[in-house]
Amino acid sequence: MPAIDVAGEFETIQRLLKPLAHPEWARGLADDVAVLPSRPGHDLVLTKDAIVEGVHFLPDDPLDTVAQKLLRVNLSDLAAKGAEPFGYLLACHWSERCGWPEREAFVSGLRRDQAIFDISLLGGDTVKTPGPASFSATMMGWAPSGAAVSRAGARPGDLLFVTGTIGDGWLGLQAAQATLTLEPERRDALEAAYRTPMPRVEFAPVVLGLATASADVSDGLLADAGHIAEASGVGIEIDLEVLPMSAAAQAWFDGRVDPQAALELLASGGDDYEILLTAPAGAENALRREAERRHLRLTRVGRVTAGQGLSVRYHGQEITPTRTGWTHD
Ligand SMILES: Nc1ncnc2c1ncn2[C@@H]1O[C@H](COP(=O)(O)OP(=O)(O)O)[C@@H](O)[C@H]1O
Ligand SMILES: Cc1ncc(C[n+]2csc(CCOP(=O)(O)OP(=O)(O)O)c2C)c(N)n1
Ligand SMILES: [Mg+2]
Ligand SMILES: [Mg+2]
Ligand SMILES: [Mg+2]
Repeated sequence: MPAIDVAGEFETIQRLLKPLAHPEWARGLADDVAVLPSRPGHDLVLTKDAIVEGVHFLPDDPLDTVAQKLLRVNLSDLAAKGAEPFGYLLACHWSERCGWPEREAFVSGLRRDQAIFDISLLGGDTVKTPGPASFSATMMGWAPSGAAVSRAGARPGDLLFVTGTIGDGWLGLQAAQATLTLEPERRDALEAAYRTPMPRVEFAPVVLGLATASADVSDGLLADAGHIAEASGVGIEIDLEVLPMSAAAQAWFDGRVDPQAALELLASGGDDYEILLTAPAGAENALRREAERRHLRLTRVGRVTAGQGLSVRYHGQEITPTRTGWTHD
C-alpha cells in the first residue's frame, strides 16, 4: 500500500472519496458505472456546472469551500427547476497545488454539504492537470412527472420575484481581492457569500407549485432575467431601485456617489445563486407566505410584458445598463 500522503488517483478515490459514496448505487466507486433505480411518477432532472480556478474561485481559496461552492452552484440550478436533489457525479482536475492535505480539505467540504443537503456521491472522474484546478459536478434530482419548471413559461401579466439578496457574491469577490474598504464583519459576510453561497433548495417545492418560469441567478440578475424573457418570448421589466440588499451590501451602497451605477454593478455582478421566478399576480400572497415560513426574503423586482427582451428601469425611467452579466467568451 502506498503511504497515506500520496495524492494518487486510486488513493484519492478509495481512501478519500469512497466514504462519501452512496452505499448501493455507487458500487463502492470500484466499477465503471453507477446504477440507479428509477422512481415511478417522477422525472430525473440533471444539471452540470464546472468551476475553474481563476474563473470561478480564487487561486488561494481554501479547497473545502471550493468543494462546497461546486455542489452549491449545481444545487442552485436544480432548486430553480423545483427538483429535489439526491446525488452527483464528480470530476476532479487536480492541479500541482492539490496534494493530499488539499484533497482531504476538498473532501471535508463535500462531506459537510452532503450532510446539509442530503445528497451522496455516485461516481466521477479523477485526473491531474498541469493547468489551474477545476472541478465539475453532475447533480441529479427528482421532480414529479412533467412538473419541473422551465425558463420558458413566463406570461404577460406575471410578476417577477427574486429570493434573498443580490450583489453579495460580486461584492465578496471584490472584498477578497482587497478592492473594498468595509468593516471586517461586513467583509467576512460578503466573502462568505462569494465562497459558500446558499442555494435555495428549501424553496424548490414552492417554485414547483407556483412559478410559471424560473432560473437561478449565476450570470447576473439582469442577464438571467434576460434569459427568462428570451426563452419565454416575452418582455421583462426590472426596477433597479427595489434591488434587495444585505446589510453589508447596503453599507457599501451607502458610500457610493452614483446610486444608479452602484445598482447596475450589483444587478449584473452575478454569483448570487438566488432563484428568479415569474408567477401570476394571484400567486403573490401564497409566494410571500411560503417565503416567510422559510425565513427567506422574497422581493418583487419587476413584471412580465407582451414586449420582447429585458427593459431596465430606475425610478420609472428606462435606462441602458453598461452590462447585464457575466459571459464566458
Ligand atoms: N458543453 C455543453 N454541452 C451541452 N449542453 C451545454 C453545454 N454547455 C451548456 N449547455 C447547456 O446550455 C444551457 C445553458 O447553460 P448555462 O448557461 O450554463 O446554464 P445555467 O446558468 O443553468 O448553469 C443548459 O441547458 C446547459 O445544459
Ligand atoms: C475569480 C473569479 N472571477 C470572477 C468571478 C465571477 N464569475 C465568474 S463565472 C460567473 C458566472 C457564473 O458562472 P457560470 O460558469 O456562467 O455558471 P452558470 O451560469 O453556468 O451557472 C461569475 C459571476 C468569480 N466567481 N471568480
Ligand atoms: Mg451552467
Ligand atoms: Mg448554473
Ligand atoms: Mg453562466
